[in-house]
Amino acid sequence: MSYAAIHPNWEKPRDNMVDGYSLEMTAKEIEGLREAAPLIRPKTQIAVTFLPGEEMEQRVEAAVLVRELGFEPIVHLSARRLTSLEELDKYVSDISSKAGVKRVFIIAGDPPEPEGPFSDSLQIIESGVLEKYGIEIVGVGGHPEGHPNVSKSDLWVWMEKKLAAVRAHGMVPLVVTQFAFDDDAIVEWIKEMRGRGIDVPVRLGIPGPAGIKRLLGFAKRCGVGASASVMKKYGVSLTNLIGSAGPDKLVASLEKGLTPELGRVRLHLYPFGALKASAEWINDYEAKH
Ligand SMILES: NC(=O)C1=CN([C@@H]2O[C@H](COP(=O)(O)OP(=O)(O)OC[C@H]3O[C@@H](n4cnc5c(N)ncnc54)[C@H](O)[C@@H]3O)[C@@H](O)[C@H]2O)C=CC1
Ligand SMILES: Nc1nc(=O)c2c([nH]1)NC[C@@H]1CN(c3ccc(C(=O)N[C@@H](CCC(=O)O)C(=O)O)cc3)CN21
Repeated sequence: MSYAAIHPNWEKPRDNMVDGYSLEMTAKEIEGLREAAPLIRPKTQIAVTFLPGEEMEQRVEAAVLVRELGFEPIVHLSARRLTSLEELDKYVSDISSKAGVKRVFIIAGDPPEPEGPFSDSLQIIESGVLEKYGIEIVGVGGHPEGHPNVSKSDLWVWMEKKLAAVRAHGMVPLVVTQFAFDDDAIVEWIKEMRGRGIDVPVRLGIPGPAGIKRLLGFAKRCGVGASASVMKKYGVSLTNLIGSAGPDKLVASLEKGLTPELGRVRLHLYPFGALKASAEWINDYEAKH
């Protein structure tokens, strides 16, 4: 398989942990992206979320801006938040024609009851809409810490089904993981994935630098583990929530743990609304390595 289809840098082993990184923005972060853009490497892949409170037009505009600024859009599709097949079709048509989108990331989404006909990511892959508008690369979610509603063994079965469906529809799959603070959980999960013979490239989700209260708030909201012991490894003491924290220790540990036999693994930063801080963190890291 061609890694270059996923990212030009991915044909070769990574130079350092931020080689070929990706970022994400909410559909409302138009100004934030403009401000951060000079700090972001050209052609960087930037994901556009599919969150409640965003309008479809805003999401399309965000993807157009990503393209106009010289980056590569990855558009999120949240199965449970899509209200109809027509809405899916129009959205993929719009992002393809207006922003030249070739990459999407499919996620079920948090609503306990679907808002339309789709309750899981597989149904989006199998809808036929993605290839109809020329989508080439499809990311699916990975869960290094498991998922509150799905058993670990079922999650692997779902992953295999989604990757097979992406291929069956003529597109190239990769896995993008939920953010996590726990280096050991991440490395163990990649080992298990490779042990199961799943060799697709992985983008590991890690938090960008952010205020500690904000990080803990997102962890709670997204069901991500942030126990005192895990946060201590990350570099945060739960007895002092003032200030901010970056992923320095986590990334240093991952660099050691993610040995070449674990295959292609790169980072995806979740900036949690602070794109500029994430871009600066990347540039600092790069300067030091
Ligand atoms: N970047 C993001 O926004 C991320 C979000 N998540 C969350 O992970 C969850 C699973 O997503 P996928 O791996 O795409 O699942 P999936 O589409 O592969 O579905 C796997 C199974 O989980 C069930 N399921 C999925 N979401 C559910 C929910 N909210 N409540 C009850 N059952 C649910 C599905 O019905 C299916 O049986 C979603 O709730 C999603 O929002 C996870 C990672 C990153
Ligand atoms: N289970 C789960 N659900 C999610 O919604 C979710 C995850 N996991 N994993 C990480 C991503 C990242 N997510 C987010 C959500 C909101 C902002 C955010 O910046 N919100 C603004 C206001 C809203 C906006 O700009 O659209 C904020 O200031 O909080 C960023 C990332 C949601 N995500």
